[in-house]
Amino acid sequence: MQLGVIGLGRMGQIVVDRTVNGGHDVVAFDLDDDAVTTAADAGATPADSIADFVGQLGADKRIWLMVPAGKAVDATLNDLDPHLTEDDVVVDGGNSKFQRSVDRADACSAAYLDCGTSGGPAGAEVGFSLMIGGPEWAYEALTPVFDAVATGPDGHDRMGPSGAGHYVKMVHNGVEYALMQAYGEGFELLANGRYDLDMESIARTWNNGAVIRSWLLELCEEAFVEEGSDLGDVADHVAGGSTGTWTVQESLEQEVPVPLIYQALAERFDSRNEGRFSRRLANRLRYGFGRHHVARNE
Ligand SMILES: NC(=O)C1=CN([C@@H]2O[C@H](COP(=O)(O)OP(=O)(O)OC[C@H]3O[C@@H](n4cnc5c(N)ncnc54)[C@H](O)[C@@H]3O)[C@@H](O)[C@H]2O)C=CC1
Ligand SMILES: O=C(CO)[C@H](O)[C@H](O)COP(=O)(O)O
Repeated sequence: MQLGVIGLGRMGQIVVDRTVNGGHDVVAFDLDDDAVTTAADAGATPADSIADFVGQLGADKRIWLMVPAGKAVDATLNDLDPHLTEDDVVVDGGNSKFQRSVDRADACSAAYLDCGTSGGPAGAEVGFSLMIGGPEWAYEALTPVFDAVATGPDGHDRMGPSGAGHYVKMVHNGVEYALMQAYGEGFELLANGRYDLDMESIARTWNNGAVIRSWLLELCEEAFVEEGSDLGDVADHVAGGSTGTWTVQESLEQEVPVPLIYQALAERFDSRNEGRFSRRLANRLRYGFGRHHVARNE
């Protein structure tokens, strides 16, 4: 079948590669000409504008968006919409907020699939895990492409109606934050505890048969191999956070406690703060009630 892909960055190029390798025809567009050239080198037909892109797609257009979540999705849909009919299908494979996907599905002239994509650029060779929401017929129409982009037929499924795909991916990311935090805390205690331990050796040993083995733990091992057991000059600063924030917001709305995910998110925010006001105030308050020594900045 034929697929149009818009957004040819870290993830979009993998969608292109795997779809081409699956024996399908791909038309590729990105605002960045170099990204289009890379896709063309991988076997896609390049497009130099949205008009050129839609012109190269046949009837019953199948389009995969892999642009950054937010404004880029709306801008692309705005440009595409005049060219779309109800027989066409648009997939948003990015990390869009699920409520926005429901709104976009309502507004879009084509059938709209919200597709949570997991696996990241490092998972390109095995394929992604795809969590899809939207009309059943559209999911079935795209199944040959999902088979190619995912690890295979078991690597994708329709989660439910519009929004359900990005909802499941949002929660997936919350779990990702908590798992990262759990590994981080365990290694921190091991690194600063009572024995002189080798983090790389522990990660390798755990990855071979331990209950807590996982891909994230393999990535811990890789990090210790590449950075050293003390993580060298890797900074104490964690970026990102939007999908984890949405997960916590949703848990509050649904009154479902997610303390581990919340704590992981809070630690991430904390990593961006130097000299936390709350800690400075606690330091000063101990003087207030107990005349304890106030530690002061040099
Ligand atoms: N990198 C990752 O590990 C994962 C990323 N995602 C999601 O996938 C989406 C894409 O992520 P990446 O590939 O990492 O981003 P990226 O920044 O590597 O690539 C984005 C591409 O979109 C292009 N672009 C931006 N606006 C455009 C527009 N209006 N029209 C056409 N092209 C446009 C950019 O030129 C760039 O080539 C995001 O929503 C991200 O959250 C999902 C799972 C994993
Ligand atoms: O979806 C992903 C992995 O599953 C992306 O890598 C995402 O960017 C991770 O979230 P954050 O940037 O908040 O760490």
